[in-house]
Amino acid sequence: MSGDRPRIRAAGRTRGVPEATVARLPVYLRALHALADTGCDTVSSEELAVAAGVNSAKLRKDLSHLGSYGTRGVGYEVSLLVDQISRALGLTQRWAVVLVGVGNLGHALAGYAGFASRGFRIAALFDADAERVGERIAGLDIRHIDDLDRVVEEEQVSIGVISTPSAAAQEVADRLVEAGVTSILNFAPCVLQVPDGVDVRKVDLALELQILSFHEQRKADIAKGPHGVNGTAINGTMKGGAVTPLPAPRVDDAREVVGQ
Ligand SMILES: NC(=O)c1ccc[n+]([C@@H]2O[C@H](COP(=O)([O-])OP(=O)(O)OC[C@H]3O[C@@H](n4cnc5c(N)ncnc54)[C@H](O)[C@@H]3O)[C@@H](O)[C@H]2O)c1
Repeated sequence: MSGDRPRIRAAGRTRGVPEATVARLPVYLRALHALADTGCDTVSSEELAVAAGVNSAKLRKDLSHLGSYGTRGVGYEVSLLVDQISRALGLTQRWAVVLVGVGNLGHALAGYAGFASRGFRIAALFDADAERVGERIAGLDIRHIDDLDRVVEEEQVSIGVISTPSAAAQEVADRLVEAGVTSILNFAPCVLQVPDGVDVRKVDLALELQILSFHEQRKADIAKGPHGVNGTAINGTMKGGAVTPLPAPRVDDAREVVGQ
């Protein structure tokens, strides 16, 4: 089924919007919702950039991809920008999602109210363990994975969430794709192989912690001074007596929408 999907993507861009911009749009949307909640009608690019934690030039460039330029001296109309970003993200329709693997993490995800409030409906929960089948969570009965094909078709599901152990994740991904799912959110710490036309996003909390560990190490090194405790350069190269720091990876640059 996925092979029939029209190709809309060229190197790092989806419908003309760079993937990095796509990854920031939900952040702008969240910031805009928070501003709207405080009664704010218009916002400058600088204010929105601060609220979203990006620089304002990048924000203006991102929004220009949606045809949104704001008004000089006024900024952006909050409700209009919410509409534009929601449309760009496809959030004007409610997407049906299936979750596979209802163990510790799956239970927490199944009960998370934040999916519904952001436009996603959990259509069904699946597990391979017969003992879990029939258990009710957040108004849904856990079903056996063998029902996946039927439910995906009946409920027109296009997004699948995998919260199984790594060893089962590829097999589950294959079954999701076979059933017709074309986007996968993978919580298992492994790389999935999927055909063209299927998008995979990976969530890995341990990986995020490792990036923070990198920054912690750097802060500790800087606190020790340029020559370290032994008088040798640490975590960088010596240049005329000063340390040239190695560039730190940015968390938001490390995430890729396609190909994980
Ligand atoms: N992304 C993160 O930040 C994060 C955080 C915690 C855990 N995890 C990962 O999430 C996954 C789940 O962790 P957990 O602690 O909930 O594990 P768990 O063992 O409690 O639950 C896994 C569930 O998957 C089911 N399952 C196994 N094979 C299956 C298959 N082929 N089809 C359908 N269901 C199947 C099991 O029956 C079980 O109910 C693991 O891969 C873990 O590493 C990720």
